Amino acid sequence: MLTPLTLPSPAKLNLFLHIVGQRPDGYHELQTLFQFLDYGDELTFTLTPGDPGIRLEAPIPGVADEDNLIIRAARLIAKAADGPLPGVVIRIDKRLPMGGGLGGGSSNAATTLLAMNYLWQLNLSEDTLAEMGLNLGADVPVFVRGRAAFGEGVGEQLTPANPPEDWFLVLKPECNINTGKIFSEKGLTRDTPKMTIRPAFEGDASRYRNDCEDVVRKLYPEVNQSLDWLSQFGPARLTGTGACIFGRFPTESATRIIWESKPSGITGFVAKGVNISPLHQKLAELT
Ligand SMILES: C[C@@](CO)(OP(=O)(O)O)[C@H](O)COP(=O)(O)OP(=O)(O)OC[C@H]1O[C@@H](n2ccc(N)nc2=O)[C@H](O)[C@@H]1O
Ligand SMILES: Nc1ncnc2c1ncn2[C@@H]1O[C@H](COP(=O)(O)OP(=O)(O)O)[C@@H](O)[C@H]1O
Repeated sequence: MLTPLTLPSPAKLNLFLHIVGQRPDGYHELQTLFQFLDYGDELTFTLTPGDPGIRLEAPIPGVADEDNLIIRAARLIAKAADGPLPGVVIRIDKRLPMGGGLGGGSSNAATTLLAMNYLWQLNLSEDTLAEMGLNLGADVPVFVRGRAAFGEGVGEQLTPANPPEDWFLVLKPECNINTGKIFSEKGLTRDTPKMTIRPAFEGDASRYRNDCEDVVRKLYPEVNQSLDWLSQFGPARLTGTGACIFGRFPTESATRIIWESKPSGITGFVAKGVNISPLHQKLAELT
């Protein structure tokens, strides 16, 4: 067995998320600002030269291995190889809540694409990997590229951005939200005017918001209550289609004081916003 490679698989936040239209195929056109957090899952890849399979050390409860974005990503990139490849065993240390709007599954897929490109020495370009990733999910390309970005289209048209690297308190209300359900809600705002100037950050809460928030607040009282609680300390917002919400603060100590006072029973974490993905920071140390 070869030396295992452990890589981060960070979370993303949608600092704002506007729905600016709908495509003929029903998919919603977005304008969003992505930033990474220095917090996430960790994946460990071990090549198994004697065994050609792609396997998980242990499944994620509730996700069949066939559907797991890690397995799907490894199989997809393996198709780009000319000849036989050594197998791989992948261990997942999951910290990100699933279906939380933090992009955990998409991030796992991107980490797998970059890890296997490196370990299998496939030398595929970032553009090729981002294109491959888009077949797995709309959020995969931003994780492949690893730079905070203004996203358009379904989030795959990316322009690098530089929002302030503040501290975030992220809370996970006790509910799971299905992205498809939110996008199919009748009451969803789908006609926010398209911005023509790309905003570098999302300071003004009256101009930038998450268009899913009203619908999610109505359907999920847990999210509504958590947003009301966090709003006492400053602007609080939903990420993606939820269920996670976040507040931003200038220092770690201020963030931790608010974290300590959170209502009992609610989970979450404190993390720093970063404009270069921790995955890319780690990969840069390897090469
Ligand atoms: C909303 C965002 C924002 O970053 O994040 P999450 O809340 O999932 O983290 C993403 O655009 C999530 O994109 P993606 O990860 O591809 O969504 P999926 O769960 O595959 O989408 C489930 C379903 O939602 C609908 N959908 C999704 C994305 C989109 N732009 N328009 C849509 O209408 C489609 O019906 C799709 O079949
Ligand atoms: N490796 C994975 N990690 C998390 N979720 C996965 C993974 N593979 C497939 N999924 C599926 O993707 C869904 C969305 O998960 P996730 O990306 O964590 O949330 P979100 O898109 O809300 O940010 C999960 O409910 C799960 O069924």
